[in-house]
Amino acid sequence: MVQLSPAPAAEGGIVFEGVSKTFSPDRRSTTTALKDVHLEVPAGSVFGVIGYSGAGKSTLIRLVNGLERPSSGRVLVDGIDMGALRGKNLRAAQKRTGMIFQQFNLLDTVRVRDNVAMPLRLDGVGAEAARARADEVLDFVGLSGKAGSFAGDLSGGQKQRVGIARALVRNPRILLSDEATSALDPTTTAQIIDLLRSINREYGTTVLVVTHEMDVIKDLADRVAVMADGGIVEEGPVLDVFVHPRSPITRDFVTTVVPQGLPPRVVEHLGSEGLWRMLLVDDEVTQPLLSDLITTYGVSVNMLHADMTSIQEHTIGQLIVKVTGPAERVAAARAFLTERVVQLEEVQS
Ligand SMILES: Nc1ncnc2c1ncn2[C@@H]1O[C@H](COP(=O)(O)OP(=O)(O)OP(=O)(O)O)[C@@H](O)[C@H]1O
Repeated sequence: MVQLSPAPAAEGGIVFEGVSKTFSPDRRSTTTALKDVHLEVPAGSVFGVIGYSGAGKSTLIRLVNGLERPSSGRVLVDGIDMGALRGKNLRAAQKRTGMIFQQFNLLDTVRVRDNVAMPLRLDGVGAEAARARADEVLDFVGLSGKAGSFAGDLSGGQKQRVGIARALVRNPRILLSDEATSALDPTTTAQIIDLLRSINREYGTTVLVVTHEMDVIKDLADRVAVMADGGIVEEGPVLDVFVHPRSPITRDFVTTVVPQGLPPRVVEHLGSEGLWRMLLVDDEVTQPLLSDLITTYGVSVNMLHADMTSIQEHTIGQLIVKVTGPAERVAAARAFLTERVVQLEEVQS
Protein backbone atom coordinates (compact mmCIF):
# COMPACT_ATOMS: atom_id res chain seq x y z
CA MET A 1 0.00 0.00 0.00
CA VAL A 2 2.46 2.60 -1.18
CA GLN A 3 0.49 5.75 -1.86
CA LEU A 4 3.07 8.46 -2.42
CA SER A 5 6.18 8.28 -4.51
CA PRO A 6 9.45 9.34 -2.88
CA ALA A 7 10.79 12.77 -3.90
CA PRO A 8 13.83 12.45 -6.16
CA ALA A 9 16.98 13.51 -4.30
CA ALA A 10 17.38 17.27 -3.89
CA GLU A 11 13.81 18.09 -4.91
CA GLY A 12 11.77 20.33 -2.66
CA GLY A 13 14.44 22.93 -1.77
CA ILE A 14 13.33 26.51 -1.06
CA VAL A 15 15.50 29.63 -1.11
CA PHE A 16 14.46 33.12 -0.01
CA GLU A 17 16.79 35.68 -1.56
CA GLY A 18 16.49 39.13 -0.02
CA VAL A 19 12.69 38.87 0.15
CA SER A 20 10.59 41.84 1.26
CA LYS A 21 6.83 42.09 1.22
CA THR A 22 4.67 45.11 1.86
CA PHE A 23 0.90 45.35 1.88
CA SER A 24 -0.94 48.53 1.00
CA PRO A 25 -4.61 47.72 1.51
CA ASP A 26 -5.41 51.38 0.88
CA ARG A 27 -3.43 54.37 -0.29
CA ARG A 28 -2.95 55.78 3.20
CA SER A 29 -1.27 52.81 4.93
CA THR A 30 1.52 50.36 4.19
CA THR A 31 2.46 47.32 6.30
CA THR A 32 5.86 45.75 5.94
CA ALA A 33 5.32 42.03 6.55
CA LEU A 34 8.80 40.84 5.49
CA LYS A 35 12.12 42.67 5.38
CA ASP A 36 15.07 41.39 3.39
CA VAL A 37 14.65 37.73 4.32
CA HIS A 38 17.48 35.39 3.37
CA LEU A 39 16.76 31.76 4.19
CA GLU A 40 17.49 28.35 2.76
CA VAL A 41 15.21 25.39 3.42
CA PRO A 42 17.12 22.26 2.38
CA ALA A 43 15.33 19.74 0.17
CA GLY A 44 14.00 16.86 2.26
CA SER A 45 14.26 18.70 5.60
CA VAL A 46 11.66 19.45 8.24
CA PHE A 47 12.14 23.17 8.71
CA GLY A 48 10.43 25.18 11.45
CA VAL A 49 9.79 28.92 11.49
CA ILE A 50 8.77 30.32 14.86
CA GLY A 51 7.65 33.82 15.78
CA TYR A 52 5.00 35.74 17.63
CA SER A 53 1.77 36.83 16.00
CA GLY A 54 2.43 39.39 13.27
CA ALA A 55 6.09 38.38 12.76
CA GLY A 56 5.41 37.57 9.10
CA LYS A 57 5.28 33.75 9.23
CA SER A 58 2.10 33.27 7.20
CA THR A 59 3.28 35.74 4.59
CA LEU A 60 6.59 33.87 4.33
CA ILE A 61 4.91 30.52 3.77
CA ARG A 62 2.35 31.92 1.30
CA LEU A 63 5.20 33.12 -0.92
CA VAL A 64 6.34 29.53 -1.37
CA ASN A 65 3.18 28.42 -3.13
CA GLY A 66 2.66 31.69 -4.96
CA LEU A 67 -0.38 32.79 -2.92
CA GLU A 68 1.60 36.01 -2.44
CA ARG A 69 4.35 37.57 -4.53
CA PRO A 70 7.43 39.27 -3.07
CA SER A 71 7.57 43.07 -3.32
CA SER A 72 11.30 42.60 -3.88
CA GLY A 73 13.71 39.66 -3.85
CA ARG A 74 13.04 36.12 -5.05
CA VAL A 75 11.55 32.92 -3.68
CA LEU A 76 13.05 29.96 -5.49
CA VAL A 77 11.40 26.55 -5.32
CA ASP A 78 13.75 24.01 -6.85
CA GLY A 79 15.40 26.95 -8.57
CA ILE A 80 12.12 28.28 -10.03
CA ASP A 81 11.34 31.92 -9.21
CA MET A 82 7.77 31.69 -7.93
CA GLY A 83 7.18 35.45 -8.17
CA ALA A 84 7.92 35.44 -11.90
CA LEU A 85 5.31 32.81 -12.78
CA ARG A 86 1.88 33.55 -14.17
CA GLY A 87 -1.13 31.59 -15.41
CA LYS A 88 -0.64 27.93 -16.17
CA ASN A 89 3.07 27.98 -15.28
CA LEU A 90 2.15 29.24 -11.82
CA ARG A 91 -0.58 26.61 -11.45
CA ALA A 92 1.86 23.87 -12.49
CA ALA A 93 4.44 25.05 -9.94
CA GLN A 94 1.77 25.25 -7.24
CA LYS A 95 1.15 21.53 -7.66
CA ARG A 96 4.61 20.92 -6.22
CA THR A 97 3.35 22.14 -2.84
CA GLY A 98 0.52 21.14 -0.53
CA MET A 99 -0.64 23.26 2.39
CA ILE A 100 -2.37 22.62 5.71
CA PHE A 101 -3.98 25.23 7.95
CA GLN A 102 -4.93 25.83 11.57
CA GLN A 103 -8.65 25.87 10.74
CA PHE A 104 -8.36 22.89 8.33
CA ASN A 105 -10.25 24.74 5.51
CA LEU A 106 -12.44 21.74 4.68
CA LEU A 107 -15.93 21.81 3.25
CA ASP A 108 -17.93 20.53 6.22
CA THR A 109 -20.98 19.45 4.21
CA VAL A 110 -18.89 17.51 1.68
CA ARG A 111 -17.79 13.92 2.29
CA VAL A 112 -14.20 13.33 3.42
CA ARG A 113 -13.28 11.44 0.23
CA ASP A 114 -14.55 14.29 -1.96
CA ASN A 115 -12.77 16.92 0.13
CA VAL A 116 -9.52 15.04 -0.45
CA ALA A 117 -10.23 14.45 -4.15
CA MET A 118 -11.07 18.15 -4.74
CA PRO A 119 -7.59 19.33 -5.92
CA LEU A 120 -7.49 16.49 -8.46
CA ARG A 121 -11.02 17.24 -9.66
CA LEU A 122 -9.97 20.89 -10.14
CA ASP A 123 -7.01 19.61 -12.19
CA GLY A 124 -9.48 17.79 -14.44
CA VAL A 125 -8.89 14.26 -13.14
CA GLY A 126 -12.00 12.07 -13.56
CA ALA A 127 -14.22 11.42 -10.54
CA GLU A 128 -13.39 7.73 -10.22
CA ALA A 129 -9.61 8.12 -10.47
CA ALA A 130 -9.65 11.11 -8.12
CA ARG A 131 -11.66 9.22 -5.53
CA ALA A 132 -9.43 6.15 -5.83
CA ARG A 133 -6.39 8.32 -5.22
CA ALA A 134 -8.17 10.06 -2.31
CA ASP A 135 -8.82 6.65 -0.73
CA GLU A 136 -5.14 5.74 -1.01
CA VAL A 137 -4.06 8.91 0.75
CA LEU A 138 -6.79 8.58 3.39
CA ASP A 139 -5.47 5.11 4.10
CA PHE A 140 -1.98 6.57 4.53
CA VAL A 141 -3.19 9.12 7.11
CA GLY A 142 -5.15 6.41 8.99
CA LEU A 143 -8.65 7.58 8.04
CA SER A 144 -9.88 5.05 5.50
CA GLY A 145 -12.86 4.29 7.75
CA LYS A 146 -14.08 7.88 7.49
CA ALA A 147 -13.97 8.34 3.71
CA GLY A 148 -17.78 8.42 3.45
CA SER A 149 -18.39 10.70 6.47
CA PHE A 150 -19.12 14.39 6.21
CA ALA A 151 -16.03 16.43 7.11
CA GLY A 152 -18.07 18.48 9.57
CA ASP A 153 -18.77 15.36 11.66
CA LEU A 154 -15.10 14.66 12.43
CA SER A 155 -12.98 15.63 15.45
CA GLY A 156 -10.30 18.32 15.11
CA GLY A 157 -7.50 15.76 14.83
CA GLN A 158 -9.40 13.79 12.18
CA LYS A 159 -10.11 16.99 10.25
CA GLN A 160 -6.41 17.82 10.24
CA ARG A 161 -5.65 14.33 8.92
CA VAL A 162 -8.13 14.99 6.12
CA GLY A 163 -6.37 18.33 5.52
CA ILE A 164 -3.06 16.49 5.29
CA ALA A 165 -4.52 13.88 2.92
CA ARG A 166 -5.87 16.67 0.70
CA ALA A 167 -2.46 18.40 0.76
CA LEU A 168 -0.76 15.14 -0.27
CA VAL A 169 -3.21 14.04 -2.92
CA ARG A 170 -1.15 15.55 -5.77
CA ASN A 171 2.05 13.99 -4.41
CA PRO A 172 3.77 17.32 -3.67
CA ARG A 173 7.49 17.77 -3.03
CA ILE A 174 6.82 20.35 -0.33
CA LEU A 175 4.26 20.33 2.48
CA LEU A 176 3.54 23.74 4.01
CA SER A 177 2.00 23.84 7.48
CA ASP A 178 0.57 27.11 8.81
CA GLU A 179 -0.07 26.61 12.55
CA ALA A 180 -1.59 23.21 11.73
CA THR A 181 -1.55 21.98 15.32
CA SER A 182 -2.46 25.23 17.08
CA ALA A 183 -6.15 24.33 17.44
CA LEU A 184 -5.45 20.78 18.68
CA ASP A 185 -4.98 19.30 22.16
CA PRO A 186 -1.50 18.02 23.15
CA THR A 187 -2.19 14.33 22.42
CA THR A 188 -3.68 15.05 18.99
CA THR A 189 -0.83 17.48 18.29
CA ALA A 190 1.67 14.70 19.02
CA GLN A 191 -0.15 12.36 16.59
CA ILE A 192 -0.14 14.99 13.82
CA ILE A 193 3.56 15.67 14.44
CA ASP A 194 4.27 11.93 14.11
CA LEU A 195 2.33 11.86 10.85
CA LEU A 196 4.24 14.85 9.43
CA ARG A 197 7.55 13.28 10.39
CA SER A 198 6.61 9.99 8.78
CA ILE A 199 5.63 11.79 5.54
CA ASN A 200 9.08 13.42 5.57
CA ARG A 201 10.94 10.21 6.42
CA GLU A 202 9.14 7.87 4.07
CA TYR A 203 8.74 10.12 1.04
CA GLY A 204 11.48 12.74 1.44
CA THR A 205 8.86 15.50 1.30
CA THR A 206 10.22 18.84 2.50
CA VAL A 207 8.04 20.02 5.40
CA LEU A 208 8.00 23.76 6.16
CA VAL A 209 6.16 24.48 9.38
CA VAL A 210 5.28 27.87 10.81
CA THR A 211 4.20 27.99 14.42
CA HIS A 212 4.30 30.07 17.58
CA GLU A 213 4.83 26.92 19.71
CA MET A 214 8.40 25.93 20.56
CA ASP A 215 7.11 22.49 21.61
CA VAL A 216 6.18 21.83 17.99
CA ILE A 217 9.66 22.87 16.83
CA LYS A 218 11.26 20.65 19.48
CA ASP A 219 9.36 17.54 18.42
CA LEU A 220 9.21 18.07 14.67
CA ALA A 221 11.87 20.23 13.05
CA ASP A 222 15.48 19.54 12.01
CA ARG A 223 16.27 23.25 11.70
CA VAL A 224 14.53 26.35 12.96
CA ALA A 225 14.45 30.02 11.99
CA VAL A 226 13.23 32.57 14.52
CA MET A 227 11.28 35.50 13.07
CA ALA A 228 10.52 38.91 14.53
CA ASP A 229 9.21 42.05 12.84
CA GLY A 230 9.42 40.54 9.37
CA GLY A 231 13.05 39.45 9.65
CA ILE A 232 14.99 36.30 10.55
CA VAL A 233 16.61 36.78 13.96
CA GLU A 234 18.54 33.51 13.99
CA GLU A 235 18.57 30.15 12.26
CA GLY A 236 20.21 26.80 12.88
CA PRO A 237 19.83 23.14 13.85
CA VAL A 238 17.14 22.81 16.52
CA LEU A 239 19.45 21.41 19.21
CA ASP A 240 21.98 24.26 18.72
CA VAL A 241 19.27 26.88 18.98
CA PHE A 242 17.95 25.29 22.20
CA VAL A 243 21.41 25.11 23.78
CA HIS A 244 22.83 28.42 22.51
CA PRO A 245 19.95 30.82 21.88
CA ARG A 246 21.56 34.10 20.79
CA SER A 247 18.73 36.61 20.82
CA PRO A 248 16.34 37.54 23.66
CA ILE A 249 13.31 36.47 21.63
CA THR A 250 14.82 33.03 20.98
CA ARG A 251 15.56 32.71 24.69
CA ASP A 252 11.94 33.51 25.42
CA PHE A 253 10.81 30.72 23.09
CA VAL A 254 13.35 28.25 24.52
CA THR A 255 12.15 29.12 28.02
CA THR A 256 8.68 27.85 27.15
CA VAL A 257 10.20 24.34 26.81
CA VAL A 258 13.23 24.55 29.15
CA PRO A 259 12.16 26.99 31.89
CA GLN A 260 15.20 29.01 32.88
CA GLY A 261 16.27 30.43 36.16
CA LEU A 262 14.76 30.55 39.59
CA PRO A 263 12.15 32.81 41.09
CA PRO A 264 13.81 36.27 41.44
CA ARG A 265 13.19 36.16 45.19
CA VAL A 266 15.32 33.03 45.51
CA VAL A 267 18.17 34.50 43.43
CA GLU A 268 18.10 37.66 45.53
CA HIS A 269 18.21 35.63 48.71
CA LEU A 270 21.11 33.42 47.55
CA GLY A 271 23.17 36.08 45.75
CA SER A 272 24.38 35.39 42.21
CA GLU A 273 27.97 34.48 43.18
CA GLY A 274 28.55 30.77 42.53
CA LEU A 275 24.96 30.46 41.33
CA TRP A 276 25.29 28.57 38.06
CA ARG A 277 22.93 27.22 35.46
CA MET A 278 24.27 24.33 33.42
CA LEU A 279 22.95 22.70 30.29
CA LEU A 280 23.96 19.12 29.58
CA VAL A 281 23.36 17.21 26.35
CA ASP A 282 22.98 13.43 25.89
CA ASP A 283 25.81 11.54 27.72
CA GLU A 284 26.64 14.60 29.81
CA VAL A 285 23.28 14.14 31.50
CA THR A 286 24.32 10.88 33.19
CA GLN A 287 27.71 12.01 34.56
CA PRO A 288 28.10 11.98 38.38
CA LEU A 289 28.99 15.67 38.13
CA LEU A 290 28.00 16.92 41.54
CA SER A 291 29.65 14.16 43.55
CA ASP A 292 32.86 14.67 41.49
CA LEU A 293 32.66 18.35 42.27
CA ILE A 294 32.33 17.85 46.00
CA THR A 295 34.95 15.12 46.38
CA THR A 296 37.56 16.66 44.02
CA TYR A 297 37.23 20.35 44.89
CA GLY A 298 35.90 20.25 48.45
CA VAL A 299 33.21 22.84 47.75
CA SER A 300 29.64 22.85 49.06
CA VAL A 301 26.96 22.31 46.45
CA ASN A 302 23.34 23.19 46.97
CA MET A 303 21.24 21.81 44.11
CA LEU A 304 18.31 24.12 43.45
CA HIS A 305 16.77 22.85 40.24
CA ALA A 306 17.08 19.93 37.82
CA ASP A 307 15.06 18.91 34.79
CA MET A 308 15.37 17.03 31.52
CA THR A 309 13.75 17.51 28.12
CA SER A 310 13.81 15.34 25.01
CA ILE A 311 14.48 17.01 21.68
CA GLN A 312 13.71 14.19 19.29
CA GLU A 313 16.68 11.79 19.67
CA HIS A 314 18.56 14.13 22.05
CA THR A 315 18.25 14.81 25.76
CA ILE A 316 18.90 18.21 27.30
CA GLY A 317 19.40 18.36 31.07
CA GLN A 318 19.39 21.52 33.14
CA LEU A 319 20.96 21.93 36.59
CA ILE A 320 21.01 25.03 38.74
CA VAL A 321 23.42 24.89 41.69
CA LYS A 322 24.85 27.23 44.30
CA VAL A 323 28.51 26.46 44.91
CA THR A 324 30.24 27.91 47.96
CA GLY A 325 33.72 27.62 49.45
CA PRO A 326 37.10 29.36 49.29
CA ALA A 327 37.33 31.52 46.14
CA GLU A 328 40.11 29.50 44.47
CA ARG A 329 38.22 26.22 44.96
CA VAL A 330 35.03 27.70 43.59
CA ALA A 331 37.00 28.99 40.57
CA ALA A 332 38.56 25.53 40.03
CA ALA A 333 35.11 23.93 40.34
CA ARG A 334 33.78 26.32 37.73
CA ALA A 335 36.62 25.47 35.34
CA PHE A 336 35.93 21.75 35.86
CA LEU A 337 32.23 22.14 35.14
CA THR A 338 32.87 24.30 32.08
CA GLU A 339 34.84 21.38 30.65
CA ARG A 340 32.12 18.86 31.39
CA VAL A 341 28.91 20.56 30.28
CA VAL A 342 27.82 22.15 27.02
CA GLN A 343 27.00 25.46 28.68
CA LEU A 344 27.49 27.11 32.07
CA GLU A 345 26.30 30.58 32.94
CA GLU A 346 25.78 32.67 36.03
CA VAL A 347 22.17 33.02 37.11
CA GLN A 348 21.39 36.72 37.32
CA SER A 349 18.66 38.24 39.40
N1 LIG B 1 -3.24 40.63 2.98
C1 LIG B 1 -2.75 41.51 3.87
N2 LIG B 1 -3.07 42.81 3.82
C2 LIG B 1 -2.56 43.69 4.70
N3 LIG B 1 -1.72 43.37 5.68
C3 LIG B 1 -1.36 42.08 5.80
C4 LIG B 1 -1.85 41.08 4.90
N4 LIG B 1 -1.31 39.88 5.25
C5 LIG B 1 -0.53 40.14 6.33
N5 LIG B 1 -0.54 41.44 6.65
C6 LIG B 1 0.21 42.09 7.73
O1 LIG B 1 1.56 41.64 7.66
C7 LIG B 1 2.08 41.41 8.97
C8 LIG B 1 2.55 39.97 9.08
O2 LIG B 1 1.39 39.15 9.03
P1 LIG B 1 1.49 37.55 9.03
O3 LIG B 1 0.09 37.02 9.01
O4 LIG B 1 2.42 37.12 7.96
O5 LIG B 1 2.16 37.26 10.45
P2 LIG B 1 2.16 35.93 11.32
O6 LIG B 1 3.50 35.85 11.95
O7 LIG B 1 1.74 34.79 10.48
O8 LIG B 1 1.07 36.25 12.40
P3 LIG B 1 -0.23 35.39 12.80
O9 LIG B 1 0.30 34.16 13.46
O10 LIG B 1 -0.96 36.28 13.75
O11 LIG B 1 -0.97 35.13 11.53
C9 LIG B 1 0.98 41.79 9.96
O12 LIG B 1 1.18 43.11 10.37
C10 LIG B 1 -0.28 41.66 9.12
O13 LIG B 1 -1.29 42.52 9.59
